[in-house]
Amino acid sequence: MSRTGLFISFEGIDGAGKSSHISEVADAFRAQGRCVLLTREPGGTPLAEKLRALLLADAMDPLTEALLAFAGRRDHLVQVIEPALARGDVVLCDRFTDATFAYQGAGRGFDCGPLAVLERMVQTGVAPDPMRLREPDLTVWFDLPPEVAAERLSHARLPDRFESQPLEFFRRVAQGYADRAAGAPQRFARIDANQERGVVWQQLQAVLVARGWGPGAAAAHEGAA
Ligand SMILES: Nc1ncnc2c1ncn2[C@@H]1O[C@H](COP(=O)(O)OP(=O)(O)O)[C@@H](O)[C@H]1O
Ligand SMILES: Cc1cn([C@H]2C[C@H](O)[C@@H](COP(=O)(O)OP(=O)(O)O)O2)c(=O)[nH]c1=O
Repeated sequence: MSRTGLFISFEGIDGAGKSSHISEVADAFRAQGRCVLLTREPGGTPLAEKLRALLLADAMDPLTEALLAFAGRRDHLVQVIEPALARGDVVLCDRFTDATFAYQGAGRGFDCGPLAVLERMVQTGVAPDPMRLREPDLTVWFDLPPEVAAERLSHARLPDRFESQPLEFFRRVAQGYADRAAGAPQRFARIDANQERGVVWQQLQAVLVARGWGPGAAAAHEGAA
């Protein structure tokens, strides 16, 4: 019997704790017998990883940032995400299009109108129904005050081009995520990331259970792909 693929993205400002928790979500699905694809944006294919390296290191204007992000996303969707969903896999993606609206839109101040046009161009024509906008079934949003994220990152790693932005940039990015969440309340699940790891994980588990993807949900995944 075939299974329905699931597409879950993880979002939040840098340092919010996404990377620390994605592997736990992967383990939870594997424990249900699901095949899990862990991937990320920018990146996820050889071509998109090259674009990621440019995006994180080279100075460029906000439109160029957005075009590189969407170019990589198209390749990622066509080469990796759609084939995995067609197989019935669970795709766990560290960031997706909400990051472009939050970082290039709210953070850099680029107009959201053209971003919405690019979103539609890039994310249609890939799913079995060519008119369908391919977007995550669920977006887990790690909501953390920018001051707390900055404090966490100060102990964590060397900052890239985005992570070295001032606090005010991350305040705008956080507001961008809040606006995206308000615009798609059924797709978004907000996690209070300003909690210790165990509590963050409990919240994540509760989100999966609420969607019918908690422990013991394997049978519920059976269905048409
Ligand atoms: N709940 C938490 N409490 C305290 N520190 C955390 C928590 N979650 C993650 N961290 C730490 O914060 C830093 C950033 O976490 P990370 O998962 O890399 O964030 P992101 O992937 O969202 O940028 C890492 O050093 C990580 O160990
Ligand atoms: C997907 C995406 C990411 N970004 C930025 C956000 C992050 O600062 C950066 C890389 O994301 P991320 O993979 O979360 O970096 P790290 O593993 O170092 O935490 O790219 C954009 O500006 N636009 C986008 O469309």
